[in-house]
Amino acid sequence: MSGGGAPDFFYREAQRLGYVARSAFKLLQIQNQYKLIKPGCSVLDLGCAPGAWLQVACQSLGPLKNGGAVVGIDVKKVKVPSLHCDARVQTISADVMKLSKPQVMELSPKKKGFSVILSDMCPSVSGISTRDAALSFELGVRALDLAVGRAMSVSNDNFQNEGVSCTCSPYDKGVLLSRGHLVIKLLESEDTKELSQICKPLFKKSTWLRPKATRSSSREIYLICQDLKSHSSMTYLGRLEAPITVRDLTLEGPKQQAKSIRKLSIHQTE
Ligand SMILES: C[S@@+](CC[C@H](N)C(=O)[O-])C[C@H]1O[C@@H](n2cnc3c(N)ncnc32)[C@H](O)[C@@H]1O
Repeated sequence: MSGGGAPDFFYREAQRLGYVARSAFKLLQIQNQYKLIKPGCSVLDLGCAPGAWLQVACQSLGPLKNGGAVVGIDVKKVKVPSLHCDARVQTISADVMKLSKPQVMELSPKKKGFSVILSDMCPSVSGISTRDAALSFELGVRALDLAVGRAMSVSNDNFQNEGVSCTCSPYDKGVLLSRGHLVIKLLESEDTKELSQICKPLFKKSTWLRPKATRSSSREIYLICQDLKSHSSMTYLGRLEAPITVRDLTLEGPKQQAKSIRKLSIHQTE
């Protein structure tokens, strides 16, 4: 069992129920409230170590015969937990900041994309709150960029004049399927509102949640975005030809996109 802080109710419950971390209860609450993961759907879990969300995501898919898939990515090597996970779960060791969208797309069932993307990614906390929040924001923006691709430029005005300039390919498609859902963990700061402003026009609904299992000392908060609007229903496509400006965000160029997925190590349940 991983996790800092003193053992508490959620820690003990996680041990009792066979979850590898108390964070399982955060996704359980999200799933109870929003029912994002449906039987048979495809889930991408960004920052999946040590694997508690993999367990909850796999349970939420329902019986094995219903199908579905859970793909977890983490910079740390993650062994798929034996309890609550089955052959539908696989993990990949990689830095999400360095993966290209085509590489991630390759990992989805039939290479068509994912119906749910979860990002519980968190930087190693330094204790310097502004620094930690900025790094967490960067990971959150990366999750959004992977999910929706160029559509993110709809709200790029929020970022302009503050950072570096990146030009995206007009074919820069995200890996989240239309009507799909996205969950992003952030450490609260004045920037967190910006991210929800970007998400609002892209999804039918976006709300904030601070799960009961979040420790009182933590500033973490989750942005729950439901029902990605289809590209055709978005009214801003004309603007997508313009270069976008995103603070501190490295969007991959064609060279990185061409990198082979074979470089990744894939671990599957036996
Ligand atoms: C809070 S933990 C996730 C807990 C997980 N959801 C669970 O329930 O077991 C955050 C994870 O994000 C991962 N992470 C941080 N930055 C990352 C990056 N750039 N790429 C991939 N994983 C990253 C960390 O290695 C860490 O394991």
